[in-house]
Amino acid sequence: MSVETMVKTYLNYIDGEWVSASTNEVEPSINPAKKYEIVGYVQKSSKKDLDKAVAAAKKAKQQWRKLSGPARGEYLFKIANAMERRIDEIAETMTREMGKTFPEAKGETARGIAILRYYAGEGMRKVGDVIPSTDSEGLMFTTRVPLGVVGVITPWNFPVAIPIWKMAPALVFGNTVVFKPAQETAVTAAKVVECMDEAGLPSGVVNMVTGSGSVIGQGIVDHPDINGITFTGSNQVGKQIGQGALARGAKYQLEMGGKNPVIVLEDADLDLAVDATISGGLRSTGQKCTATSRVFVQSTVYDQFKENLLAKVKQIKVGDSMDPETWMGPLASEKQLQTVLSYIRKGIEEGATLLYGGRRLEERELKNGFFVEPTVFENVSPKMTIAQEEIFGPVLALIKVDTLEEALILANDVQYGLSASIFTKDIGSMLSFINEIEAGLVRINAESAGVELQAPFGGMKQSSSHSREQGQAAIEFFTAIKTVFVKA
Ligand SMILES: NC(=O)C1=CN([C@@H]2O[C@H](COP(=O)(O)OP(=O)(O)OC[C@H]3O[C@@H](n4cnc5c(N)ncnc54)[C@H](O)[C@@H]3O)[C@@H](O)[C@H]2O)C=CC1
Ligand SMILES: O=C(O)CCC(=O)C(=O)O
Repeated sequence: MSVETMVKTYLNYIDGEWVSASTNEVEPSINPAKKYEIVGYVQKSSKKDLDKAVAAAKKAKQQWRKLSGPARGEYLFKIANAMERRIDEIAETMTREMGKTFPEAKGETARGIAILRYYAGEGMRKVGDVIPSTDSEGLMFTTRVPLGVVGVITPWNFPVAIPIWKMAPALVFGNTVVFKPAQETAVTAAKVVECMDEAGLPSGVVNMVTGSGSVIGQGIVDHPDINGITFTGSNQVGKQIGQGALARGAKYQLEMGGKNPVIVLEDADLDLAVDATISGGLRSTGQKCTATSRVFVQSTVYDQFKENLLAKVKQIKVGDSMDPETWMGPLASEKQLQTVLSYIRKGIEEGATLLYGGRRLEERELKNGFFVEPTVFENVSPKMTIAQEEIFGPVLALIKVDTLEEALILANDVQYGLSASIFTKDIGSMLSFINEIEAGLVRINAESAGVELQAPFGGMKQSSSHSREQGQAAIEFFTAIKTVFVKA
């Protein structure tokens, strides 16, 4: 595996050129497992750089939209091939930049490649319907047109998959892109954009500008030449983006937080439920919007479930994510570490029982990173902060329930509605869960995380702007429908 010895500076990508920010300022992107290790320097751009990127995207959109869907799809195939050639390098960069384990990072990069190929194929599929007109001599049909320039604002937790599941459909449906990745993972983002450059994407079709959310992100929201904004991240920022976009009439799509429940009934396969709770709750150090956070267990099997869960959680090996022995890496940043530790403190202060974990890990080399123990609470009451707010860390709250009805009421008693799982063998319980649970992703005998790229993805309530990403659902955001009536 390659080891980079020189710290490289990564540039903005505007109109097909790699360029420095007009500020001449860069900032280091660091390894959260070893905070003294700089993965790369990234540009700290200004509004001026954003304006250039938007102008390039605006210019490029005329030619790009004129290409056929299959021709645009061909570019996506080429980008996928370029990424496949560099899969180890991109995955290693992701691991070093945000701390998910190397196998997870490689899996995510492979998923990015598969998403590109899926949307490349979408370039050949139908974009409209023929609808019978009341005029027997008329032809009525729908077709779709691109929005124009799309602003893509992404978080650090899936630094390859999320940008690609936004950019690939944007491109294949004829839009051009201004991409603002999270600054924490801007080196990984730059490598994805390098693949686009290698694939020969025409100048200006994708532009990347790195910098702060308040300058570049907000700049995208306010820019009159950006026609659509797609965002994944926190609820607070998502709401601001939605309001800003609405105010100037731009289309927007928001994917935000989750507080995802798992329900374990007394007839469940407990081994399966335990493994899925651990995988769903603690992989990627709990930093997924689909991560399991609350675990409702029927009282008759509660003690057994708890014992089995704790036995396995205690075996989790925490460490540097490039170490093949490591199961759980660091949190992605010092800020994320402080947030998670403050939620753990709040859980204790509000009276939950800390069953396991809860500490920052600082032994030997771990002190140089942002490591926490996998953490399990019990006696968590529904109104406690750790039962209501998204933690985005490796923290599970166990809650004892007597019946499925009670579990459903409590599971729904949060502002979010992204993903939810149940473990049971009873078809009636499964159907009640499918009908009653307030979640966009409903999972039976499967962990709460585990999104498939060909299916719609998104949440109910405060988890999203009620739109769906991925699969064929993506066309709804990235295009506008024209209803056409023709009479000769
Ligand atoms: N739903 C999800 O997948 C994610 C949820 N989160 C949640 O958000 C919390 C905070 O994480 P952050 O990285 O600070 O998320 P964030 O929402 O601040 O950042 C997400 C993206 O939005 C940009 N941004 C920030 N302020 C902006 C603004 N005013 N206008 C436009 N864009 C802006 C950021 O630069 C980044 O690219 C986490 O603890 C977690 O709870 C974070 C990342 C992903
Ligand atoms: O679980 C997944 O694969 C996707 C999760 C996600 O979209 C997120 O955490 O932002």
